[in-house]
Amino acid sequence: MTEAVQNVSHPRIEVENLNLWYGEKQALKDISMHIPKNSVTALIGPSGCGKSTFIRCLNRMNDLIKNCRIEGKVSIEGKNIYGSDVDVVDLRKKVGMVFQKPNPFPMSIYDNIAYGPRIHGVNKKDLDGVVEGALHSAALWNEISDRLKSPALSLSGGQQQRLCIARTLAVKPEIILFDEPCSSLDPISTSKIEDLIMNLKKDYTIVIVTHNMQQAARVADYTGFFLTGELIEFGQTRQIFQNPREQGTEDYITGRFG
Ligand SMILES: Nc1ncnc2c1ncn2[C@@H]1O[C@H](COP(=O)(O)OP(=O)(O)OP(=O)(O)O)[C@@H](O)[C@H]1O
Repeated sequence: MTEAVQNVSHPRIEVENLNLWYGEKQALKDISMHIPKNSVTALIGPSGCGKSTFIRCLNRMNDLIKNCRIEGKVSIEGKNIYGSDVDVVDLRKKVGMVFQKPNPFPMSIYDNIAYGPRIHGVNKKDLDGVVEGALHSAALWNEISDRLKSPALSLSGGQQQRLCIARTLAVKPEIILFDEPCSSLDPISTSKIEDLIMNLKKDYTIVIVTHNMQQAARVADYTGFFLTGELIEFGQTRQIFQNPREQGTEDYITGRFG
């Protein structure tokens, strides 16, 4: 699997020979991938192939799982995030994550966004601007600017997911990981999130796990295809969908399995 490394000239994230075990079970097998900056990279593959496990390696979310063992290297801007001197709180500030189900905190819209910046010491007088900026970037400001003190849980599912994106943006990450961000949303909300993701890539490096191949084809510049813990193929999205090199990729994208 060398083309994942060769295809990318300005990687933001470099994954080298990554292996991961849950207890005795190996869930990721010798993955190497260079993820380019200011682009969207989609990870696709059948259920259980290791997409979520892989994306969680990029901000050390798997550290929280008992019996999980990782070997190999993940570097961001040349620094191994598994090094003993890495502050995981700083890492997760730099590498934000948006989950499958919108998970706003049970507090106001404003406080959801202000939560992270407050923890990271943003001045009270600057908070209004940070909250407004994040809501603009997440394409939510126009819909909710008149009810910032309302409970976040009163928003629709699609609005809640954009709120979670705004919450992630408010702490000024460099990389955003999306783990199936649209799987609980209707087509209109999905389309808004996809537009947003494509718009955000000018400022951020984005990695998205998706079950939806049309979504990968629509939003991603690069796509990686996983199967049973292996990265079978990685390349420009157009090449993966129109001219896959591996039979396994072709079988999957033409719906022969998965
Ligand atoms: N916390 C865990 N403990 C033990 N095994 C796990 C854990 N999380 C995932 N696995 C196993 O690791 C493998 C990869 O799972 P993972 O969730 O990464 O796949 P996925 O491709 O994201 O699947 P899906 O598309 O269904 O979400 C699966 O066999 C799964 O059962």
